[in-house]
Amino acid sequence: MTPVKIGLLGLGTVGGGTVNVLRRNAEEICRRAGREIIVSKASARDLSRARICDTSGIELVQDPFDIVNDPEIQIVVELIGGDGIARELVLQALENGKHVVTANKALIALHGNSIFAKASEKGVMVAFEPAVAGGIPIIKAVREGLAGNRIEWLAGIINGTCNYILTEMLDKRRDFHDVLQEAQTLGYAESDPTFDVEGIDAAHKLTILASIAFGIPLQFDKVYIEGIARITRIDVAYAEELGYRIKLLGIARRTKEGVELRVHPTLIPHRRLIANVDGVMNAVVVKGDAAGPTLYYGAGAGAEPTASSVVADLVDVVRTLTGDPENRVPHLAFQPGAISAIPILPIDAVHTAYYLRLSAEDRPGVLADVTRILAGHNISIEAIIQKEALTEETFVPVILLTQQVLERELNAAIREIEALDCINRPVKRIRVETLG
Ligand SMILES: NC(=O)c1ccc[n+]([C@@H]2O[C@H](COP(=O)([O-])OP(=O)(O)OC[C@H]3O[C@@H](n4cnc5c(N)ncnc54)[C@H](O)[C@@H]3O)[C@@H](O)[C@H]2O)c1
Ligand SMILES: N[C@@H](CCO)C(=O)O
Ligand code: NA
Repeated sequence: MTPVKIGLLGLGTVGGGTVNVLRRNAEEICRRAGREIIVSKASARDLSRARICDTSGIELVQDPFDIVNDPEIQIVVELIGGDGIARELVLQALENGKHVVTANKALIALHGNSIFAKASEKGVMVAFEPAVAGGIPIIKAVREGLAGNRIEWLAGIINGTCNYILTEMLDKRRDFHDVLQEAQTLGYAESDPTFDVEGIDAAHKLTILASIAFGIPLQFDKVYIEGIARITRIDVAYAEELGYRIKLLGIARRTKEGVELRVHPTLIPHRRLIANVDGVMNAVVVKGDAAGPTLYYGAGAGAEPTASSVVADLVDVVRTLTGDPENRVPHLAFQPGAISAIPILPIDAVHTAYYLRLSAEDRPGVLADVTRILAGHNISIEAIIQKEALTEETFVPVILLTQQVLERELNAAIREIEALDCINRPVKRIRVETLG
């Protein structure tokens, strides 16, 4: 099948990340989409600026209208930002019958209604998964996964820059402005970072989430917005003392009187999972009447996490170009002819860490015997606890945490340990996963 040609408007943080992900995972993406996706053109204001991606094979242009007016380009990916030229470009791309993928939450929040109307008129798609919560597939989760629910409320940390600032202020007692500058260097912040710290970016995203959750029009101007610029390290410390953490939350809640739409700093009890979502990470809790509360967590900003959502939308669009309409999404996500028989490993081929509990005779040299056996199988020890013998006991519990090791090796070591005279019970083993 001929590749699908796409054009990127903007080749900055997200644009560069998108090129990298499309290239690195080209084969896997093709097996899912059913067609190869190639970036044939990309625009940037300053073509001499250093990029985070290799642009070989991509025609670089300064005028983004070159791309939206190029008849070869089937999908336009808008990664410029703002609601100025980006809006003109998106509307022109739609007018030209092209599908659009955009990460631009400001554009969708402020002009989504007219953009979607144009897309419907032209029979093309506008996909915007990267616009909300970066790499978290929250749009698909709310729009599709929770389609059977009456959604009661949703609340989330949906601005990575603010979360990064609040985390650094709390954990490292750092100054607000230093951390904001770092977030800009890391490519998290908007081109105008007041959009982040004043809560405007989070409000753009909340506007979109509320529309797809409650079936209401996009109405950014109705959102209550309060940012974090007035949060001091003193507030952060006092909140901690009270058992709370301060987070910038976006909250959309359906009530008998109407819908609450608000973005503001919020004290959240430490015991709540979302209070422990730190750094640039985002998290959204959605409460549906059938599913109850469901939590979505992941990187809310950054080149490749956001690019992950850009590419997910591209695969969605390409599937409509090629897939049999009744079978838009292959049952097992990959095209039927593209399922690969990657071998499933037996449990003894697994690499993990272990908790081991031994019952060992309380006499000198026992630990040396055990550690010698483990060392003989290249098993490093992370930690050891040796309990004192109770009065009449001659065998005591010895607890070990190992580092990562092949289960087959550990099995051999356990057999040798259990054969020692100083061990009087089978070794208890529990696998350890840090899930980092
Ligand atoms: N950075 C992130 O982590 C992230 C995450 C989610 C969504 N987004 C959104 O993605 C979009 C792009 O963000 P980014 O971080 O990649 O921005 P960026 O500043 O790194 O890149 C913007 C690109 O657009 C080009 N550009 C800017 N203004 C232009 C103009 N007037 N005409 C032509 N080209 C222009 C720039 O040259 C650059 O190549 C924004 O809408 C942003 O809100 C960013
Ligand atoms: N500036 C945004 C980028 C991701 O939308 C943030 O910090 O969350
Ligand atoms: Na997303």
